[in-house]
Amino acid sequence: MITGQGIVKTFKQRGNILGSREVRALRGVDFAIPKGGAASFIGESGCGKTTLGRIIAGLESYDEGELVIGDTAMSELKHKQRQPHFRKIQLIHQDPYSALNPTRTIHQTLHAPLSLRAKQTGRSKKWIEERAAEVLSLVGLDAGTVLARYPHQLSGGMRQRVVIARALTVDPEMLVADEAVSMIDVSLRLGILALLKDLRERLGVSVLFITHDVATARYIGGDGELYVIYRGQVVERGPVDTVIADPVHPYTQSLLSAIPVLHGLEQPGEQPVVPLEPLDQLLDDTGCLFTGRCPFRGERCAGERPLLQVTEGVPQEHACFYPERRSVIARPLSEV
Ligand SMILES: Nc1ncnc2c1ncn2[C@@H]1O[C@H](COP(=O)(O)OP(=O)(O)OP(=O)(O)O)[C@@H](O)[C@H]1O
Repeated sequence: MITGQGIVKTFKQRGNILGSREVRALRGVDFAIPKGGAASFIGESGCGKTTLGRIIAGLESYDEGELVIGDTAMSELKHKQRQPHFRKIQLIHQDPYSALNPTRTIHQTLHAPLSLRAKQTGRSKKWIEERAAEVLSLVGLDAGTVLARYPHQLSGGMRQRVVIARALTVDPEMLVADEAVSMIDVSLRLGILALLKDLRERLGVSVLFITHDVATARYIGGDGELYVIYRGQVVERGPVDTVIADPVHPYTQSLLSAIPVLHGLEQPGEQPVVPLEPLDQLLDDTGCLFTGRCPFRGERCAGERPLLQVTEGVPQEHACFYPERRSVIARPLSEV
């Protein structure tokens, strides 16, 4: 089990002559990903989901809160002591080409982590070769065909499979897939998603799926939880199908109905459809973070920040003073 409690992260961005500015990437995020389970973080670009994934994988620090891996709170450990814990969590990011060293063959790419592991566990050279073939077979690649090749000699889909195979060399407990198919040819995407699903089932590895596409989140982690993130805050959280079938937060409804407009929602009165403008983290920080874009805002929204909570009659957690089920008509992919 990996849990986060109240994770806060602020970046200082170099600004203009007026000085630097602070970007609140995460504003106190809680999450729990069970062993062998799945969770998906969704939200539009800039909402903080990649930052959260990098924190979970140990690649980014956080300012406040606690990250607990298994039974161990990371704040109690020194930097070096955290490494074995973070090794259990492997990040698969969107660009497999930049993740692989172009001057190394696939054999060399897999050999490096495997020989380290062999050294630590007193295993033989033969084991390294066998294990390399084994991890490649787990991701659907034939060792005889790919080991001698360089990354540029493989398709995008094959490269992403090699990245996943390399992650498997350390026997991870969790894979963090950050938009893992977005840079891969459309025809090869389903194969990678099916592979991640298969690894969950065969190896019991848990998968954290970071995406802006709810359909892929549902495909891999349909039995897990969906976290909808808006400007660094989780605004809705619950079982994937519950949130998709009956979203109660207007932001989730807009995400599901089709980015970038609230499409398919019945608008009250003459209120115009609200386009989702690019996120600006410097927008007014008082009250509900979605107020400025919300067609359903009420009296309390501008002055008070709703926290994630459960209210009567709503099965999922939400951060809205006026949660209401609204039927969302998702646009077919062909129209997006
Ligand atoms: N290293 C950094 N330095 C400064 N600001 C950063 C850094 N990393 C992220 N940010 C800012 O933090 C906010 C959250 O970014 P993050 O990449 O986590 O969002 P995201 O939802 O994953 O977006 P995307 O889907 O585009 O990757 C953004 O405003 C981003 O500009």
